[in-house]
Amino acid sequence: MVAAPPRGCQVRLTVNDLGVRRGSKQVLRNVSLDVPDGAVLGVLGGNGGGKSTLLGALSRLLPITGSVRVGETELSAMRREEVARTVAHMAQEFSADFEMLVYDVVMLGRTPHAAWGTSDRDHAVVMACLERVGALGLAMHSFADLSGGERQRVTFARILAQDAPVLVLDEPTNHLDIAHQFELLRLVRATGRTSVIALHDLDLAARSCDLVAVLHQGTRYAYGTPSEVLTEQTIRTVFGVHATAVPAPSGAGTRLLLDPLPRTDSGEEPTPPHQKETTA
Ligand SMILES: Nc1ncnc2c1ncn2[C@@H]1O[C@H](COP(=O)(O)OP(=O)(O)OP(=O)(O)O)[C@@H](O)[C@H]1O
Repeated sequence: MVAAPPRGCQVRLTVNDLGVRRGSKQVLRNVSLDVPDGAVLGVLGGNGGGKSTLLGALSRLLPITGSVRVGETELSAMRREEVARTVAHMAQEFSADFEMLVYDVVMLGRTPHAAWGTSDRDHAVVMACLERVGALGLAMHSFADLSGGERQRVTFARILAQDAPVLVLDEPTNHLDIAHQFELLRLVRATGRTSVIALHDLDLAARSCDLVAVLHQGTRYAYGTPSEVLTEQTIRTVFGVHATAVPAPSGAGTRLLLDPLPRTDSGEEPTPPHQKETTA
């Protein structure tokens, strides 16, 4: 039996030469990443760039070629429950087409730890996680009746309740107002867990992540610190917009100002680069 890393500890995430095929399409190839203990990695890229696919591969939700290691352990060598105790995966949308109390939704996060029924500790963890995301008052509400942003925060509480050393979050700031976006990313960092987060907001990624990986045409186009990666050239090539880095008003770091590219001489709109997708 392969031992999963102890719960709550920080671990290094290593991805080597990852490839993922979905249907007839090779969605990702040759992706390598090295996320140190406790680092926050932002995954960026245009629509269809492969962000959700990468996150699914890191959570063993999709078949892969290459390897994903958590600490010294190959993810493919773990038993299913060990994967769930090691990697907490927050999908882009959590279906609300059923009646369930918020408390019970968060309790689902305890499933990988459950022996028989739920314990006092499970209850304490659920309440603490709801409190951390500012949703304690929603505990006895129906999940289906919540707003999109409230659902997102409750879903994040479920991920925290899973108590896994690696967090894999697919656009967790969807539906959140700007204050809650900052707060959620602050909470992620406060967990001290090794985290991989798909984001669309380049400036938020630059502010909140230690490392960023940019996916483009099925490969890792750029990887490094935000200031190394989020250059004017990369942003133009991958996202088809113009970026200007300006000093932050606080004096700490820079902010990205984004503008559409000017029309071409012929008056045509520039084609967003992800619509020129060539991956076969
Ligand atoms: N189940 C599937 N079967 C076949 N192809 C798929 C499947 N799911 C996704 N794809 C394709 O894989 C590619 C990458 O999709 P993915 O959802 O990973 O991109 P993304 O970067 O998360 O996109 P977005 O920013 O729009 O959420 C797309 O071309 C998509 O059409």
